[in-house]
Amino acid sequence: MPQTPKNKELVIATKNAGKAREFALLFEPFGIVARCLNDYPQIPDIPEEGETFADNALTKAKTVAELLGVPALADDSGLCVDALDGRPGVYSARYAGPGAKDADNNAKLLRELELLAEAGRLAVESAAADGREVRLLSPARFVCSLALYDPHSPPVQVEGQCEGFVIDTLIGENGFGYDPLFYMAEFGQTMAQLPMTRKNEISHRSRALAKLQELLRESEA
Ligand SMILES: O=c1nc[nH]c2c1ncn2[C@H]1C[C@H](O)[C@@H](COP(=O)(O)OP(=O)(O)OP(=O)(O)O)O1
Ligand SMILES: [Mg+2]
Repeated sequence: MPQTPKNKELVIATKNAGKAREFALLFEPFGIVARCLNDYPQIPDIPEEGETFADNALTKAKTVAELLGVPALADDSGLCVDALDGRPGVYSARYAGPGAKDADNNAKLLRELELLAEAGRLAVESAAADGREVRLLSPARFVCSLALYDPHSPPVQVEGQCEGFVIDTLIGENGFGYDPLFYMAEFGQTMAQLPMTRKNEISHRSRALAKLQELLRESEA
């Protein structure tokens, strides 16, 4: 990872506390302290108007790196649901409207999928989440695009994904965002049931970060 102002700190261009916690843990083994935008109140809200996760990640990283004059890493991520033709996708954070909270977005996602289920448009199967029966409403994937912007080098961009299903009920207390509705058959659990250490082994975010580290290693070799 590149050296940042206070050597061994990296600015993460995010205001999302859930992402910030995951990055802090992911960078800890490297002795890198991940600083998020809550540490830089002078940075204004950055509009996310791109058509792709990659566009938005680059905009966030570039804006913050140029304002602070140091490298910045940005994450643009979301949930792409097959039965909804990939929605909410880049609109995941504001699916239920501007300023939507995680609970609002989860409620809207359930509403949309239940409407399709009632219309007989979903092939719904059942599964067990820690012994509870749940309905698998649609295959879905989490996508995370990372952009590392160093004012003195070309940007580096990578993407990671994590496959699962949206289920019909919220389960689990960990994580953030859509985690309580995201079920992974291989674990028989939702993302919100996994401790953060476990989520960080399999998530779209950790997979993207592993790719970024690989690219940086190759470019240094
Ligand atoms: O691991 C995840 N587990 C559950 N939900 C997730 C995850 N990763 C992204 N998501 C959802 C949350 C939010 O609805 C949207 C991200 O939107 P996104 O614009 O990238 O982040 P944000 O606005 O919350 O913070 P910021 O832009 O300051 O980084 O996707
Ligand atoms: Mg955002």
